Amino acid sequence: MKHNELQKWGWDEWFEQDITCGPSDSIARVAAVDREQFLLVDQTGIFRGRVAGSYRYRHHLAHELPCVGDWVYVEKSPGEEFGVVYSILPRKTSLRRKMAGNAIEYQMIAANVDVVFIVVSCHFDFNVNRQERYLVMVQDGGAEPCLLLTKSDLVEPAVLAEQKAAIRSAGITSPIVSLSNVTEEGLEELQTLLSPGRTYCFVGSSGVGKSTLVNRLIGHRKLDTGSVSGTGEGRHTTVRRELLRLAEGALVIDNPGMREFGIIGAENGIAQSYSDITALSSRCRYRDCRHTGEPCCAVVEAVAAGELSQEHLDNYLKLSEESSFHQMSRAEKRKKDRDFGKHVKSVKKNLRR
Ligand SMILES: Nc1nc2c(ncn2[C@@H]2O[C@H](COP(=O)(O)OP(=O)(O)OP(=O)(O)O)[C@@H](O)[C@H]2O)c(=O)[nH]1
Ligand SMILES: [Zn+2]
Repeated sequence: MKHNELQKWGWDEWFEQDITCGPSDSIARVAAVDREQFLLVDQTGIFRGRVAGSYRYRHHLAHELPCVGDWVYVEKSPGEEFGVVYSILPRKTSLRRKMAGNAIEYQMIAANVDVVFIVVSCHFDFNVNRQERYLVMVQDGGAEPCLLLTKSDLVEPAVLAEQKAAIRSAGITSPIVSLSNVTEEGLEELQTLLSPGRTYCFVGSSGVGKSTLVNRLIGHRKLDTGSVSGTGEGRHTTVRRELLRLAEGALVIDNPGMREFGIIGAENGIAQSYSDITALSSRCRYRDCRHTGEPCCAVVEAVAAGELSQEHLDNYLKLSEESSFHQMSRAEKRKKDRDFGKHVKSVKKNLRR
């Protein structure tokens, strides 16, 4: 692997295979974004950056701009305060939301997250439908989901066991860890899931205990540790760093977007969370059967025979309705990904004299 020195910030073979730059190009990871300004990290440390004007000129969609977790090509002249970002490396995974009323644009919440912890409280927040929605979004972006049931100190063990059973009977197969920030039960188990050089984040509704958990993982350091102050473009700003490195080497992305992570179109994710239904549909009479009353529908028959829960099917139908709405944008995106390599080359040729 060529960029070993970046491994501590999450670099791996996957990024290596897409590399289109020469040995003199420098690569950094985005640690935070604040409007026009970026915090970047590489083997030399943390520094500020901004996107090259020519890149902005060519990229108008929100998700085409770098977000926290992205790997970027950057040029930094000696003695310069700012690095100039002139392109983004392909994303391994995306955590993103549809923009309201916009078919082709996404709001990126984070890029290149390996594992997303879906945090739900087993006390007030427990709701399997909502968990399924989160799962679909996470899997659609390519990351691995893991469910965290927090505040286990507030319910009886029997209730907790029932909740876990409810998750499994909804067909959810992701790992589940229950934990309490009060009794510390389950925290060790969570620690064992965190590997050095892998990137993690925590999503979930307000009040489920995400901040408490993240603060604990980073060892009670204040969350703004590592921010860099300085004067840029005539403004004096402090940017809070969102990509953090734990003592054991695991990387955690923590930003306000994790709280707003709602539902978006997600065909791939649906296929994974509802693999039982997708498997059955191959036996429906019509290839494009929507399982809403068509004749000889294997899915509806399975529900009638008690082999599939009606609730699970209802959730599936609700989600696929929402996401078929966004199909066009996914096709668009796939094409974009294919063109990306060619594109990087041409952009760079134009940029460098
Ligand atoms: N009983 C109990 N309370 C907890 C636990 N974890 C967190 N809390 C409490 O729950 C409340 C919300 O916790 P936060 O960590 O702020 O939750 P959050 O998910 O970050 O919420 P937002 O910042 O609004 O997104 C706080 O009063 C915490 O002290 C737990 O394991 N058990
Ligand atoms: Zn069918």
